Amino acid sequence: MDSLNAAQSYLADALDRLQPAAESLTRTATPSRIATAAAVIGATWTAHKIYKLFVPPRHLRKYTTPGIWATIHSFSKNMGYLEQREELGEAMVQDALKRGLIKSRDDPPLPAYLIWLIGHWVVVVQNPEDVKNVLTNHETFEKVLFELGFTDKFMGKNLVVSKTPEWKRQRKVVNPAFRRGWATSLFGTPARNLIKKLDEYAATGKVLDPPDWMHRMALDALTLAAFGDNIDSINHPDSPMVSTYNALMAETVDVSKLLNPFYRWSKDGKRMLDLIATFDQFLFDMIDVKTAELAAKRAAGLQDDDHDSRNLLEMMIEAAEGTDFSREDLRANTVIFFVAGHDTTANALGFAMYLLGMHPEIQERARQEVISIMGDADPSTPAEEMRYPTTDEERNMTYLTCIIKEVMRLFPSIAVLPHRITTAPVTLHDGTILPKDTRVTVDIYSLHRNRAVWGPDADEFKPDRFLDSVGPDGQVPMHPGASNFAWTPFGGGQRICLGQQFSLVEQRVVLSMLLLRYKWTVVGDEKALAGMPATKPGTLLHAKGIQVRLERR
Ligand code: HEM
Repeated sequence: MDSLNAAQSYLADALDRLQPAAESLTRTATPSRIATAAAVIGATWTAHKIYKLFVPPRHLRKYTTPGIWATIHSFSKNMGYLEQREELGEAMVQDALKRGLIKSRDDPPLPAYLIWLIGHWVVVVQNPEDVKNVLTNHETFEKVLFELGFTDKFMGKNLVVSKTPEWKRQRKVVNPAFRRGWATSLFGTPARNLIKKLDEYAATGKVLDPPDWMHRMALDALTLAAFGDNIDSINHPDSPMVSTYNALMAETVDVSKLLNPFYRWSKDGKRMLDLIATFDQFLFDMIDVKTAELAAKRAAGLQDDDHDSRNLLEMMIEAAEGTDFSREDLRANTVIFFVAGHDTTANALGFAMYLLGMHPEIQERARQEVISIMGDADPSTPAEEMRYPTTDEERNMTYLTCIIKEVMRLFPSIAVLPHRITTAPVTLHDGTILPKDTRVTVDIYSLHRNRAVWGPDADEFKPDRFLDSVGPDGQVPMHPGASNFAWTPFGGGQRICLGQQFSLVEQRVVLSMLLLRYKWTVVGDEKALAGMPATKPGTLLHAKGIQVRLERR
């Protein structure tokens, strides 16, 4: 903060001194004076730009911030996500203490903070009132895309990043594909493949890293639901499509590389372009095959009677017919199914296994609920014949749903939402007026652990905290309004996650099958045993290094 203040007053001084000189030079113009005036004006303009780049606007200086250098430092190290948050969080506590914004580190969290991201100052809100405001006024808090590296080329103009008019156009086509139930077979089949692999761990006592296996399983479930084809990454983790996708994602989240201003022309940039081209080829091939299949089915008069089993891509192609939705629009939204549709759920499932492994009593209570609904599993059943729950059964797993809700409270897969920009002045809960064109985002992770909202046990895993809200039909309310926007892992308002139901069914199916088959405990590593697992870099919360030991029941 000291260096920030020094830079700020130095630049303000420079500007004050350059301004009169520029004015006097332009009054008595000769060619050489004009050149000098141009140079002075150029220098003033550059200084002003640098000033705006590095110094927060006056009206935002009341907020605590980790500062530019701490932020750049943490990004350049490509740290794990939670580790980075810890470092920046500590810098903010120090700043807030020094500036008297808080009296002690035990004070309730401030309503918002300020972060510098690649040349932009972003207000990050972390209290339910402002979160509700941001999420429910999506046209005032318009989406804005960070164009880093080739992320825009990889993602394209998809539903998640589009601004309102484009979003409305896209949502019309994508919506019908999601307005449906989800057959539990879409998740039960990949879960059986997963269990077949996990049986080997249980038989040998070898430790398991849950998130990695959950990623494979969720990718298979996603491809089955989205394209009607199980990519089988459980058995073929190195297939060309899976490795291309994984390499693309690793490159997309490596901010330390993306900070390089010459990235687009670097070897890494060229590699990224090659990966995008290869992946696009897979997607375009799939889109063309599905389009042809749909036409053939229609020609043969064949109708899919099981609506809940139809694949997303086919339904999207159908809804796009007769509209201006292009092949590229289909590609961009297929990419988002991949990114939004499997990493998120996989991370949630990875953390669920972790937290249940750390809390055997809660694990057992969940198991008893599953047994009471599905009946117990015969231990001699081969994995490929294991029964998965029916839709009615998974819907009635109330306690398991409370567990899922609590896991996503403590470890929301998307910890900080994609950024917004204000399209008109807005007033925050603390009375601060944000002018038009202010960047804003929501820190879901901090919101979910806010002690002022959740109480002193905010950091503890207590699924029972949601039991009071269960309806007479046994359903656990999962919309943000049920908690006054204190629980929003799926976002909220009109741009709420389209795949929420998909993900919840998947989580209940997979967890119930695991509970019937195994008991498990966390045996490492140290960070995980201490309650805060290490994480991978990137904005999605992906735990790493957790060691779980499974035992067949
Ligand atoms: C645990 C699982 C998931 C979590 C935590 C999650 C989280 C989110 C969040 C927070 C948003 C809102 C982003 C914003 O407001 O800027 C969102 C949007 C979206 N999600 Fe999910 N998601 C999950 C699973 C899925 C799945 C399985 C799919 C698809 C198969 C999906 C597809 C989408 C789409 C298409 C949007 C954009 C909605 C729009 O802007 O109209 N998500 N998700």
